[in-house]
Amino acid sequence: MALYVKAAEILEKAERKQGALKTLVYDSKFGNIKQLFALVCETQKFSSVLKELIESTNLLKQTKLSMHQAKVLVYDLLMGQGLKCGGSWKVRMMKHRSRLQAALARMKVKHKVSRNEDLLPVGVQRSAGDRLPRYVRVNTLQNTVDDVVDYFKRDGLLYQGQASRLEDFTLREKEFVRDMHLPELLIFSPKTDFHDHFLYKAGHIILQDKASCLPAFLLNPPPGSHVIDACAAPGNKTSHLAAIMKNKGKLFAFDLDPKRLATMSTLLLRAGVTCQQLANQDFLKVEPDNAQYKDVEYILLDPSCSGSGMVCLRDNASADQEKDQARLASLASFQLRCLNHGLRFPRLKRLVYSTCSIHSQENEEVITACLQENPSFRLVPVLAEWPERGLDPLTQCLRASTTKTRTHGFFVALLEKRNESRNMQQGQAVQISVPEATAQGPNACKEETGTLESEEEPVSTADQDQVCCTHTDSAPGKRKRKRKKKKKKKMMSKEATAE
Ligand SMILES: C[S@@+](CC[C@H](N)C(=O)[O-])C[C@H]1O[C@@H](n2cnc3c(N)ncnc32)[C@H](O)[C@@H]1O
Repeated sequence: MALYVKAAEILEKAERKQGALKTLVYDSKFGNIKQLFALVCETQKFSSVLKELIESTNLLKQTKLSMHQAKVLVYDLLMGQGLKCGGSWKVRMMKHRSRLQAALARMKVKHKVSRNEDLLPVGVQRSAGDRLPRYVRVNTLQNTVDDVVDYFKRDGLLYQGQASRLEDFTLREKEFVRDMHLPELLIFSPKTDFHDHFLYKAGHIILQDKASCLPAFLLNPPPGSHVIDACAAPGNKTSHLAAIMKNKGKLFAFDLDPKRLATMSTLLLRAGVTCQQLANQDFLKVEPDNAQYKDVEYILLDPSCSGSGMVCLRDNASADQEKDQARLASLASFQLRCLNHGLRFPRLKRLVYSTCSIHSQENEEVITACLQENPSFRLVPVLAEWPERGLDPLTQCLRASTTKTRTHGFFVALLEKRNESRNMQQGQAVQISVPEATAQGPNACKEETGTLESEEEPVSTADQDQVCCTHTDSAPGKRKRKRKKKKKKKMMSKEATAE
């Protein structure tokens, strides 16, 4: 029964967006993590089908179970390997087994399908998550990539060299490759599971989706620097930052949730991280002017989000669209507050922002609003060869997805403080172009500023966008436009004379 109690608890927490399924499972400290994870993921995947079955048989009223408890039990009873519990729950469920089986059969007839899988909403069928490669980040604080590759080879796995294109990620069982973007990342076939592997238990490898490795990789703080990980638990990105910093410097990591922070502390210990300073603290209340943070130049901000990019959670969209929109708006407002707060640290050079959400409200819209409020920061164009970009015009940002990058859905933006000389040049150029651009939309703005700026240094589209919205009526801009008009008039009259 413990398995079902835990699974139901986790599904409820995931629905309340208290964490990603995987994290919640690992935080649960349940004895058989693998069994729990499989049950939770499959139940989640069939969530809408199970709900329909439970409602059509009036199961909750008759068994006094909660919806989540009923879902995990019905899943195992009808679609899994049979109930793995005894006691009162088994008795209650067995009483309703034939009615549930009949309801499932009726459902299949109605949809004209024969397999359970075919009842799933389009897009969830044979979950994309099941087909995603397994990513393994080598923890360079404990080992080298070459030694880990050798270890796996001795274990009987087949090394195929470095991948050069996405198709190389299609691997047969036992095959593995090295990633073409992230040098410490190894890629295995979807069925591989290293949770019980010695290298994982010893902290030499971290099981981390490729997209989730991007933020620390792009922030790239040098050894010796002072860095903040603002919303850090359970700490995968923190340990990645520490590895990049070679454990040299200071890594301040904050999280609001004491339980997640405790798990993080254990994981960091296992990963050999020593440069961290953990605090169970609201990042929004961390004082940027505090002397402790006077040398902070890098911030990684990976705040709570809807988790809509996590393949496991995809079929979790509620029927109440209004409620979903309100939740997204509230998350976006929190994310923007965190971003604005991060940019207040006096010596900040770079901040990387990421979410595992596919919603533009939590991604491009948050970044756009932030740049409007913080004109001294700009977006840095990153990884030119990355196949999926932020939505137009924020193409400097990266997106990730099951189809284009073979990862969970993800978003990353890198912000950088403009330096004073750049500021001047960009400020001048930008002001000329703004009014026309505002009238014609962001693309017009892009073209106009692009021409002007190309003489100096390429300007990011976000810079242009931000300027469109913030400096529409600047006086110098008006003066320059007048001068331009005058010049044009003069030229026209010259041409007229020549004719
Ligand atoms: C997406 S998770 C972070 C995952 C983490 N960066 C990693 O890679 O392992 C978001 C985290 O933000 C924490 N959080 C939410 N609000 C916060 C706040 N105001 N200050 C600090 N942490 C917060 C949550 O407890 C949660 O652990």
